[in-house]
Amino acid sequence: MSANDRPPGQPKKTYDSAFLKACRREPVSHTPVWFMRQAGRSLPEYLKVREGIPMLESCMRPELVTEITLQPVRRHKVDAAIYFSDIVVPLKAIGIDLDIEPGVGPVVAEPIRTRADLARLRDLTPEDVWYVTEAMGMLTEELGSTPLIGFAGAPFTLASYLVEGGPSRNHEHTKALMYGDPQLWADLLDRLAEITSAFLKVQIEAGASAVQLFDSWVGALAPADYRRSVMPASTKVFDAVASYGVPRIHFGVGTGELLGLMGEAGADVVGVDWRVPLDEAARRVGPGKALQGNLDPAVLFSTREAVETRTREVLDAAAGLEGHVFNLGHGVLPTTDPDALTRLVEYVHERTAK
Ligand SMILES: Cc1c2[nH]c(c1CCC(=O)O)Cc1[nH]c(c(CCC(=O)O)c1C)Cc1[nH]c(c(CCC(=O)O)c1C)Cc1[nH]c(c(C)c1CCC(=O)O)C2
Repeated sequence: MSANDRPPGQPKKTYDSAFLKACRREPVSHTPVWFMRQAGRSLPEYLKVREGIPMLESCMRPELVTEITLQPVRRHKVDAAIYFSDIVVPLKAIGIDLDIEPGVGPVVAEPIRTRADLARLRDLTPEDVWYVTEAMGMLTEELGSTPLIGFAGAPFTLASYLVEGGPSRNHEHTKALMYGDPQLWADLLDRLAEITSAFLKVQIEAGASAVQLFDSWVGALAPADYRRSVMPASTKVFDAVASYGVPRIHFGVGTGELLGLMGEAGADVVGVDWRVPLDEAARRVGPGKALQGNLDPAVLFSTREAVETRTREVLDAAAGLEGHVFNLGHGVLPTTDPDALTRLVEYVHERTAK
């Protein structure tokens, strides 16, 4: 099946949404908008329902996940919902001892650095993530024609947390393994590709109408290393879900030099951070792909006028694209004024209405 045929189980009203049309590079009634991290600490209603519940535990409660995922759709009228979870959830689900520490991020009790450690990365089954299937079932009912985006961490970014044991500025242990033991590295990424593929399949079968593969930290690599040591695993993930025919989005931060390769890895839509204008990004990615992005999330802390000026610049740079999904260049920052986000959605919709 090609990405242009309606996948079985996908309702027509969702299939015909502006978001999915833009991903498929079809004409749209307006430029669709959603935000990475649209569900989260910028919303007072999020802080309220999360009170006293640790992050990972909240990801395993289907009713809570459903409520949190819907919050930004109700408030901002965004064109797509992103499933509320975290990239480390499938690793937790296969028994890796890890936690998400507030203000820090994922922390892994025993890092994975040797061949013996690989045995801890067992296959993921749908039963391991039963709460995802349950929450997505409720969500697709509630969302009606608004598409639900599923997601996973890409093999490199997951490996970075597992090998470092937590967030890292320089990824030195990860790179040491990649440069120093290419075979162990390839086997680690291949294992993660299998887990990630299984996790995305669960989400698509539960009703996700698009998936985003977050390779947030891969911008730390040179293109030659990306091609040799990362791309095969990311391609394996994209290939594993290709037959479903749902758009596959690929995003990373600081990936200006990698945009072409990230498209080549198998994405239908390439996410761009704020460092490369979208017209230049389109030249780097080449034809046959839509782009997603790319307002600097920090612009939302500026004046209303500056937000509008910068948004017009993004839309102008996107004018010649085959398909454009408006987003920020990275996630919503936790102290962003939610009203600024609501106004931004309205502004993009008004400016691009046909
Ligand atoms: C690198 C990465 C992680 N998690 C994720 C990525 C890739 C996206 C990116 O590049 O930002 C993915 C993610 N994590 C979360 C979402 C929710 C869905 C959405 O976008 O609305 C998504 C898509 C919720 C979350 N994931 C996390 C929070 C904050 C925890 C909380 O609210 O208590 C949320 C809402 C925790 C987390 N988890 C991670 C980090 C760096 C943090 C922040 C740590 C902190 O500053 O407290 C790892």
